[in-house]
Amino acid sequence: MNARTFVIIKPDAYAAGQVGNVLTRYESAGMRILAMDLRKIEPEFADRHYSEHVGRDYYPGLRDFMTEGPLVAVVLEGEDAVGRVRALNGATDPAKAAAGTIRADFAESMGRNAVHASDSQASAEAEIDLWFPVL
Ligand SMILES: Nc1ncnc2c1ncn2[C@@H]1O[C@@H]2COP(=O)(O)O[C@H]2[C@H]1O
Repeated sequence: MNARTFVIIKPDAYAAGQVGNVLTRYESAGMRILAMDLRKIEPEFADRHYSEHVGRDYYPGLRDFMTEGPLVAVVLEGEDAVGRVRALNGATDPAKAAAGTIRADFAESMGRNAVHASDSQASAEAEIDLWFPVL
């Protein structure tokens, strides 16, 4: 069944010039881009997106990272989009990500891990509402 998910191509992948390569992974897997925007976000917006992580010991570093430069916010649509995009991304920690996944190929650490994707259909819809209120 077709579904939507939300992805961020994070500031490390943008700075490394890997936006096109990351998008190609999704498109080659049958995902269609429904919306896309290059943005630089404020710390307060990072807090809203990562509300479940605010207060964790790693969060100040995560907030600094997500606000250090431009990122690309993307809404994708396709068959089982949430699950398929998470599989394409690979494990959160690139050291544990399977060969051929986006994080194995483009991420350097758990903190600077190239991409974010929604972890459930409910979080996808909430994240799409936050980042693209008009969709
Ligand atoms: N232990 C950790 N140390 C550093 N960053 C973390 C840790 N756990 C989670 N994160 C980051 O928090 C992010 C939350 O969702 P993401 O999929 O964007 O990717 C995660 C990681 O980048």
